[in-house]
Amino acid sequence: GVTGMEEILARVVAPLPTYETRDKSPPPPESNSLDFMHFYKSLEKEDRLGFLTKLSQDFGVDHRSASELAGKLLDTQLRDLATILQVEDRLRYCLTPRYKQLLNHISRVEGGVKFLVDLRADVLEIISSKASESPHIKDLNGTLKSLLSEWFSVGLLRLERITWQSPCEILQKISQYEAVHPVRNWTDLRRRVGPYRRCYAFTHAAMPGEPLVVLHVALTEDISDNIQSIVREFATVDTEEDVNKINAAIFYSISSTQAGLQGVELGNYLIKRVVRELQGEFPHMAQFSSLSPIPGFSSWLQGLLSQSRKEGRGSELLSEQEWKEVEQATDSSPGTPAVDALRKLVGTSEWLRSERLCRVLEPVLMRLCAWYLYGEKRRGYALNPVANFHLQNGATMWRLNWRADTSPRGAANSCGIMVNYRYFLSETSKNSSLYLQSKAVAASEQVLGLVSQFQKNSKL
Ligand SMILES: CC(C)(COP(=O)(O)OP(=O)(O)O)[C@@H](O)C(=O)NCCC(N)=O
Repeated sequence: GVTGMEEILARVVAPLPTYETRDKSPPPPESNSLDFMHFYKSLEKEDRLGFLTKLSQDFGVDHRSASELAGKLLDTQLRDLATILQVEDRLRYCLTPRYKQLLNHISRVEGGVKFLVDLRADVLEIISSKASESPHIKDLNGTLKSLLSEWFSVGLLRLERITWQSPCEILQKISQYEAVHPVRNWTDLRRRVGPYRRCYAFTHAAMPGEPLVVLHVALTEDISDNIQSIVREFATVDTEEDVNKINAAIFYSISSTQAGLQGVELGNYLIKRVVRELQGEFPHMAQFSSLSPIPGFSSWLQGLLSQSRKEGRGSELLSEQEWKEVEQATDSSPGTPAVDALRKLVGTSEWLRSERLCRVLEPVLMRLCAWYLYGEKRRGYALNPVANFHLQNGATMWRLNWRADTSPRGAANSCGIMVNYRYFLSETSKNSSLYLQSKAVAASEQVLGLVSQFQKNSKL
């Protein structure tokens, strides 16, 4: 209950030592950390919000003394630098939330880091579900993120290559965590770590046996334009790799496994680290690219079509000729507006099996998809989360691929289209800062051509 919460917090969240004794006070007993972890884990999910609100509100920064010290800094009498630096250091110390010490102490007990990763996952869920708008909860998230970013910095992570010889429990986790192209069975899993494949994960000493982020790579002659050839059901099981057939590395799946490490940029670091690893193994390799899904394109398209129908502007998205072909191809009843025929069509995946429909729809869907990836924004950045991820890393939006994923999921999510985000190694850091600072999207001639076709057709 509430008293239990207040009792445990008052007991285990040691007060901040005074500035003078800050380096001389002994750490509190380890039992404080263990009791806190045990108490938190025993809480019902719905009680955690209350507990974390109390922790962040009543055991955070002492705002009064912080504002007093800040006031001193504004005092223009304060002239000599030594005094100013002294006051600044006091202010810096006083801005340390009281609970930050507890988090530091928890990180030193067995399983403490994993506990804090999961604690941040709870805090992120509270924030994203808008269960609380408390600025203190946001502050707690900031403190946790900065601690975790230090502990999970690249230098402290270990790169592990996963092979068929890896321990079963790791292979099982790789299969369980695969978020992009679900692993069907042992044969499928074996293929993903076998010849012409690489699977890498970052691990951390504080969380043994836990792959933090997993990257799947296909080693190919050219940059892949479809996923079937990588994860298709029945593949000829090669026994070894012919180096002459390996010129490109295709990142076809990446997944982070710890919700609490969101924002720590592990995926970006893993891609860069794996590129270096592969350059070491294949010095002549010069092509590095993703083969990425386009989650959300189909639903965005449905929204666009229904909105344009309502505003009677549907005709702008397709040319007269194209509408006519859609009507003929769908032999829709004479009364149905063509835009409804098109909506119904892309709502299913049958059309992918019809040569005629594919011929009619390819130019239309490809330019709509190019606009969705390149033109649609959220707060200035790419609306599509996968595009945003690779563009932040400095990749170039390089090639849209028609009929790249003909699985039901591929058809339903993105009309079967996939995209290569290509990593031109000498351009990634420039592209990344241009994207992050001025929201400029690095795109190839093919993509820009499709975008301009969209703009010509729809005068949007
Ligand atoms: C794409 C991923 C790996 C990016 O993770 P990361 O680099 O750590 O970014 P962030 O979470 O630090 O913003 C992550 O967002 C993820 O696992 N997404 C779901 C699966 C996918 N590949 O879209």
